[in-house]
Amino acid sequence: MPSETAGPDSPILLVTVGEPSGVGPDVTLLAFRDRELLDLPPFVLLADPQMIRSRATRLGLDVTVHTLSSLADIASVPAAEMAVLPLVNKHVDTPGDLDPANAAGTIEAIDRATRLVLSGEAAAIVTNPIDKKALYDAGFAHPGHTEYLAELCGTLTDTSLQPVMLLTGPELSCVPVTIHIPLAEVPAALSTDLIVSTARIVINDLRERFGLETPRLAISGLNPHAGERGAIGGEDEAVIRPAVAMLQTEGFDVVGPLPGDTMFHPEARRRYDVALCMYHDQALIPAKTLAFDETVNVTLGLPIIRTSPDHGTAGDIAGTGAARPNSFIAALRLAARMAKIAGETAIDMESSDRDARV
Ligand SMILES: NC(=O)C1=CN([C@@H]2O[C@H](COP(=O)(O)OP(=O)(O)OC[C@H]3O[C@@H](n4cnc5c(N)ncnc54)[C@H](O)[C@@H]3O)[C@@H](O)[C@H]2O)C=CC1
Ligand SMILES: NCC(=O)COP(=O)(O)O
Repeated sequence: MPSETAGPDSPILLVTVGEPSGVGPDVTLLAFRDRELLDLPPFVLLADPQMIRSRATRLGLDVTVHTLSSLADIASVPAAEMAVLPLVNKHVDTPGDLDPANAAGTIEAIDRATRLVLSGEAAAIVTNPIDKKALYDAGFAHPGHTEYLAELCGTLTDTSLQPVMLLTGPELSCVPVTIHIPLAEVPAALSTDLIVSTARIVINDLRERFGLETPRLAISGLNPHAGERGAIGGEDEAVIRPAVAMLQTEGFDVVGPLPGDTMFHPEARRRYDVALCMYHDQALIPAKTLAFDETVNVTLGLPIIRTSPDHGTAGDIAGTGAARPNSFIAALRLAARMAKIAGETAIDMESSDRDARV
């Protein structure tokens, strides 16, 4: 049954509320309303239940919020009700108006969801968008979820993690090698090692998390025409080409550096699975232009599964009913699919362990 609650046998997907003055609550409520029609996987929202009730009323949505006392109570939630794991920090419902008091709850939701997935109590996180500047002003010392999740997971597992941002949609999947840094800092931040380590993480996670055995990567140049053989900027030959060569030597299906302006047309896109781009907008402009409503942001390189809609907080339309939940729904579905693949891999490993012991 599509509307089943997440019981002990189905992987629990956690959704973080994101910036409460943005569209996170709206798209979550809209997805919940349409869950049966769309056959969506069940999920638990980490949010202030009162704020979610208020947003539902504002949007005219007939959604009953069920406040959980702990995640273990999920099996007792009636299928018609939306399970919300309450935050310690309260949120006010002021769509479109940032309130600094909301920052603590927004961070709390991400933090608690991460810990619940790491501990094995839940299978994956779908994060709603945060207003980055609002969190910076509250002392959040990370550029975005991507970097924060890597640091948190790294601290909790005592490992050093390189997070990789993947934008994946029906038309294009791409990765920015440098993420949330000013454009002027990109050339100095790029290195052959960074490109190689990013590509290795992408290839590994495409295999392990997406079940794609032989991923094909296209690596972009940095400068116009990929540097025109050194005449328009030196990074393409000095930094990117050696990375491509190193990855090819390792046996990976990698091409590049390709000129950024000609690697995204339909015929070019058929030649690779993921485009590795040198900076944020080189990757995200084509991804959002081709499929703003269906593209999903996934963090690779983590010990947990994290997906997110590709859009931001959209404060201009929050609470109005204009937000489309499509990218959130795609993120929810992808998280469920990745959790299923992870579950199957775990079962495989358990059986091979058993075989080895026999
Ligand atoms: N994963 C995350 O936490 C992300 C957070 N952001 C944050 O979001 C804030 C706003 O960023 P913007 O650049 O303005 O991008 P945005 O995606 O919030 O909005 C851009 C335009 O798209 C529209 N839009 C966005 N989502 C929509 C939806 N679901 N349905 C219909 N229309 C939608 C908005 O109304 C706006 O006109 C920033 O603070 C940024 O840091 C941005 C991207 C991702
Ligand atoms: N533009 C993409 C974006 O900002 C996503 O950031 P993150 O919060 O997922 O790290």
